[in-house]
Amino acid sequence: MTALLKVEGLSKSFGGVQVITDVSFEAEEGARLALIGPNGAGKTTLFNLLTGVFPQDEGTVTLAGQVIDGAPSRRRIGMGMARSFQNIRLMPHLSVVENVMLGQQHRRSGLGAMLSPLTLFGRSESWREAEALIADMGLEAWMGETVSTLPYGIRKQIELVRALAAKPRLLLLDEPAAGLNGTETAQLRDFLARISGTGITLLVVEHDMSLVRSLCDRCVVLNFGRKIYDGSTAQVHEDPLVLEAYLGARHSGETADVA
Ligand SMILES: Nc1ncnc2c1ncn2[C@@H]1O[C@H](COP(=O)(O)OP(=O)(O)OP(=O)(O)O)[C@@H](O)[C@H]1O
Repeated sequence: MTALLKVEGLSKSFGGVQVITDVSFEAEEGARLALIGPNGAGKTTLFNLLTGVFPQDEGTVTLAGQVIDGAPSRRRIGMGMARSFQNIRLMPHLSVVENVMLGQQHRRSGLGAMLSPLTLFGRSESWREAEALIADMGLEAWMGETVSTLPYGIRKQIELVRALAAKPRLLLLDEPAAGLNGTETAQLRDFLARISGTGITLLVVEHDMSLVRSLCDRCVVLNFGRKIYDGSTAQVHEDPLVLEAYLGARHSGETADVA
């Protein structure tokens, strides 16, 4: 197995405050890797560095053998990296198909023409491609609906389908279960497993440890911007440094519901 994502010695400070310090890890092609840690540990900042929202101070990120340092976010999407956000960022007044078509943006020119459902020769290629993807992911029942009318859990899945429309090799998920109830989280878990089954590598920031355990066999743990654990998700709750990070040094003999 080769590493699809290689993170080497990443560091970042904001106004003199060190937020990420010398973080390195790899994700193999097809992996389901979780990134966890207490509040403020630096998980979102690390995602922002990986996706080019802002530049790192030090270190290198390599995607599929290509160093992507300095590449703007939009170019990283073209290089195979897609991201979903904690808060749903769909266009509520557009249909499911139109939202998924927006995910093709970086591969197509002319947003207006792209969103037009018809050409002289029938349905546009963008439209047909979006419909096929929605059907492949088992969401055809919602195809023509306006996003604002859909249940929250379904909107979350549609957002992921929109990310898939970019044809990523690596999908970064920022707290995908946030705001979902137990049933919706179980459905999301199956949906993510389905995405993983297509060969896409998943990097997941998530506080819901039952979701992390059932989806990801490996996890990286951050605390105060440093990597303190990189290994089996099944054993993470036994690691003394992880226990200390979640419970404090005095309690490191106990077990914690990590994350
Ligand atoms: N743009 C910024 N400017 C200054 N400080 C920032 C900025 N972004 C993040 N930070 C700080 O970096 C630290 C890490 O924040 P970050 O949001 O990455 O943590 P997190 O692990 O994602 O937390 P949570 O689990 O609560 O979402 C925090 O102390 C935060 O205040």
